[in-house]
Amino acid sequence: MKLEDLGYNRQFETYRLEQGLEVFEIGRVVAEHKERYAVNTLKGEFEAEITGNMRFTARSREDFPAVGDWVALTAYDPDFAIIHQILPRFSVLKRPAVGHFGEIQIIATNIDFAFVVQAGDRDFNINRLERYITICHSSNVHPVIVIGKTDLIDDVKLNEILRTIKARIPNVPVISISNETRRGYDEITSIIKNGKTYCMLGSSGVGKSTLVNNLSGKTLMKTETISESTNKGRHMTTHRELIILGNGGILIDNPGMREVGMADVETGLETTFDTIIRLSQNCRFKDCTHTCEAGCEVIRAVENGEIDRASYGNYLKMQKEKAHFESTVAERKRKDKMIGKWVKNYKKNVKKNGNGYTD
Ligand SMILES: Nc1nc2c(ncn2[C@@H]2O[C@H](COP(=O)(O)OP(=O)(O)OP(=O)(O)O)[C@@H](O)[C@H]2O)c(=O)[nH]1
Ligand SMILES: [Zn+2]
Repeated sequence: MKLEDLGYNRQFETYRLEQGLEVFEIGRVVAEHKERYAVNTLKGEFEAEITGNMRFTARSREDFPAVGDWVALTAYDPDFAIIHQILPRFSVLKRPAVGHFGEIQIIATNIDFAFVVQAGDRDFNINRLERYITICHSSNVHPVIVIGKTDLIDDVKLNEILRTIKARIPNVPVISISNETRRGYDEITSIIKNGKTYCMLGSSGVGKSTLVNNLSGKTLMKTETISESTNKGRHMTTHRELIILGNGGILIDNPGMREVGMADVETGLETTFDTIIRLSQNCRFKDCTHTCEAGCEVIRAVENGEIDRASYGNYLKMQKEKAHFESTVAERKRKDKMIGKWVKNYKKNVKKNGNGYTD
């Protein structure tokens, strides 16, 4: 294996030489879990932490490594290393951190292309598509639109979709595919190149996993657990989030990816549905959901045709998505906290009784 197979390129190498980083190992972060990183290097995979100095001087989340990063590190044990520096990223996929106002969460870095997948059936939504494309452009990731499940629609419907896209998003390549008939697979594979990094964006159920599995042609690393090292009390169990596709492309797939679409739901909704937002300020109730309330200005506007009924429906749907997303995040946080408590109790009991049980 060469570092280039993991996505290393001339820019990174130039930087490494300019900065005199020759004494370090170079590797790519393939997974992250609570400030522990799995890093792939020419010498194999290391579990790594950042230097105290890096942590001390970090001003924001962006100063910590993320999946996709190239880092300079020093190996200590056969499987443990310290990260000294993050090489400059050429692209960063991020979203506002939920519950931490003004903070951002990095989902992945150094991605060349994003396949933005929408199914041609019910899922197709030009506003949402536009939102994903905007995210790609602002992250410096090249988008490729993929219209999936074309086996479920006829050519008339497909052509209508393609026309809609051409009118609204004219400069992004579009590929129509089906995971059933494998239509469009040639086109997809011709875009995937050795040493380039890809990700899949799109709603749940549009066929992203099926596509990735078919492209890789084998069981993916995603489902594999990174070996746990328990020496010196270190312990890391996580899933690799960076996988090598059948034809040498690199795919980053992590839970954060699934949340990218929700990234700027608030601002997205505000720009797309500014009329609704503006009118809603005059609703009788402050917490009006604009679905059934008396004195709702939005419902009034839908009824008198001031607001398009379909766009109103889309607005409600996205609000629901957003509420669902927020409740999932809250639930996850609650669970993390609970597990944290258990671990703490367990440790306390170990100290007291020599075992983890409460007496
Ligand atoms: N008819 C048809 N069904 C498909 C196609 N691709 C995927 N499916 C089905 O759609 C469902 C969802 O597919 P997934 O690949 O799991 O979708 P996903 O986008 O990865 O969904 P998440 O994992 O939730 O993000 C599965 O039941 C697939 O069998 C397709 O091209 N045509
Ligand atoms: Zn209202």
